[in-house]
Amino acid sequence: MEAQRLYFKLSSTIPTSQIQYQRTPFIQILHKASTNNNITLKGSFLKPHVSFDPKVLKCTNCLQRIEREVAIIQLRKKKIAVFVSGSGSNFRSIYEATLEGIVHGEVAVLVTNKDDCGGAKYAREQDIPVILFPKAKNSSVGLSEEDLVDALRAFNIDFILLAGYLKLIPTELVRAFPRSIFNIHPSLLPAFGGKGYYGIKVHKAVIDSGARYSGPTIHHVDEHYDTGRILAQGVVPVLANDTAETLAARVLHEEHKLYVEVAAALCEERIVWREDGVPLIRSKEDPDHYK
Ligand SMILES: Nc1nc2c(c(=O)[nH]1)N[C@@H](CN(C=O)c1ccc(C(=O)N[C@@H](CCC(=O)O)C(=O)O)cc1)CN2
Ligand SMILES: NCC(=O)N[C@@H]1O[C@H](COP(=O)([O-])[O-])[C@@H](O)[C@H]1O
Repeated sequence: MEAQRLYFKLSSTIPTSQIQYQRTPFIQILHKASTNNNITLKGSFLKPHVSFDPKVLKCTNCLQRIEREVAIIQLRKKKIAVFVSGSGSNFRSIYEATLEGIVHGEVAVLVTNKDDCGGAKYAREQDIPVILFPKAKNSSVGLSEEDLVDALRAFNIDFILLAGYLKLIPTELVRAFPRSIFNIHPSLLPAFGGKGYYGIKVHKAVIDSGARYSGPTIHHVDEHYDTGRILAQGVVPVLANDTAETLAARVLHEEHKLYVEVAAALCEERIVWREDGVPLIRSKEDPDHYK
């Protein structure tokens, strides 16, 4: 019988001791991590050889979950370019999520306008290629717009994620990667966005305004600063005794979670564009639910 190969990934909710399978030469564990006597398995099993204790798989929609996981594993891993100008904590969150398999993609290249910034240093430590764009003033080092597009094509980039990048993305790049460039901004756009609104300046403006809520916005990147359609937002309270620094830290924590969620959705092809041009995230758990 031509056995049907079943590829799947089991989440770590099933204690190791309760998974029984016959050891056969056909079982190839692609990835195994055991923590606290639980196990996360990515593996290819020959269906007839795998038998689970029916009492263990109590998950009512287990098959649907495995089918969704199988579908993700069978997708080609997406290639991501991240653009930074500063410490790169969002970049690190996304990169670490790719290593953990939370984001089904890889950070193929880092682009920065500041060769010595924290994000560039971290990228070099991880052997991620670093591109300087745009060229520094009065310097021949760095790429032109045309060369940058060519370089990103050469890396087979699927998505470009701006994460604290402080230069205007040129129209040539926006048009070369339609519906593929996204940015995270540390306020609830359209409030407190646009030219001059970046970094701690955003949080100072939020506090000065008396706003009671703030939070990160991830939006599509068009030719202008912060005017692209909104894809996702998070909300945090602005406290009466907040400083720009305390608010920045609270928003940044929310940014890290939100950008990983968006990167995962992008790499799983769960972004859907509404007729009016607004991008939506299709729920992983319920494909009929969008947000
Ligand atoms: N085409 C686009 N490019 C960029 C966008 C965008 O939405 N469309 N987002 C920015 C990120 N950003 C806000 O999220 C932002 C970054 C920088 C500025 C700004 O005023 N920059 C200063 C220069 C700052 C410096 O060089 O230190 C300026 O242009 O005068 C506003 C918003 C990334 N690119
Ligand atoms: N308008 C753009 C802007 O202000 N972006 C903000 O720069 C910070 C970069 O932090 P990171 O380098 O640690 O990711 C983030 O808070 C991001 O929202």
